[in-house]
Amino acid sequence: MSYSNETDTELESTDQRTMNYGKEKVAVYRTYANPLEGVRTIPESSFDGRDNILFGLEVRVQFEGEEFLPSFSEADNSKVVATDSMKNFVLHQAGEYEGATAEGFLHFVGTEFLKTYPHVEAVKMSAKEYPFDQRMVPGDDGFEPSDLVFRVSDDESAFGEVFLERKEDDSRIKEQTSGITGIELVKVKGNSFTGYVQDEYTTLPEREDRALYISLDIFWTYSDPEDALGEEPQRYVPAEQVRDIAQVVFHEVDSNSIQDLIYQIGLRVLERYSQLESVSFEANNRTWIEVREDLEGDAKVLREPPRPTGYQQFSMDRSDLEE
Ligand SMILES: O=c1[nH]c(=O)c2[nH]c(=O)[nH]c2[nH]1
Repeated sequence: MSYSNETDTELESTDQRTMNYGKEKVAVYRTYANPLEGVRTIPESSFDGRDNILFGLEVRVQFEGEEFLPSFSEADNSKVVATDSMKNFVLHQAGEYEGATAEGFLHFVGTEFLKTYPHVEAVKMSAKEYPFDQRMVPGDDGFEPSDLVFRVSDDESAFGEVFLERKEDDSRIKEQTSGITGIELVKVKGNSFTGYVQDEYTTLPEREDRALYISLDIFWTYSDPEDALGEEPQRYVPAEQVRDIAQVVFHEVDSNSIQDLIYQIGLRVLERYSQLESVSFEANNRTWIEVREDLEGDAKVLREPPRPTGYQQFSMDRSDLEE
């Protein structure tokens, strides 16, 4: 009996063990990928598709599988796919992918990994997009976006993650997340912060109006993760549209806090896309500090905020729409 107990304990601890490895920061660029066409448009955004003339991703690959245990515990590399080979695999597949989205590409490469290496039990693929802007050049009807020259931008970037696990002879999506990270927005007035706890630790003055500067990452999941791949463009949620919802809601809503603002953005995202299951936020407060309040009208002079910084994390699902 004691033997079987020991085995149980051992199994339990093995189940909970963290064991994975992979390659990250794999930069891959693809020109003239297939365009993303046929997405649904929404009132908050002019985005209706992407040419994909230039497509750049920083990819992360993570392999999981019990057969990797000897590589850690016995220095036995016989099952180890070198992470350098993973990088080469990702780069090669960028030429094979025929779809038009980052999530679709990650799913494609993950599926190919599982097909190629039968001892890999699960693969998690994630990526952040390198943003490029088409530059405006003079054309026949005034300025138009160049189809040749792009600005390497430090704008917000789309994010995708697809976690695939092997199921019999096939694979299935265990988890999927999409997102947009690095949104930075300033609204010069129409933001208050009042009504918070006042006690012996409170030094912050209540503000009926402040210039609010936020940085924001937004993530979403679909009820059916297959919708994230973009094969049915009508059901795909483009990161550009979610970014635009965030800025339009910021423009429209007089918020009393960042908490209030992100909730309003979340409601709008869930309203616009019935195919989404959840939306979540990571916000940071970068609000500038007023140094002069004696100027005429709404004018202010402001300076950078000192450290430390405040943050908010919040997730919502469709039940929030009912309230
Ligand atoms: O929008 C805000 N939420 C807070 O929780 C907070 N706390 C703080 O000092 N400033 C702000 N602003």
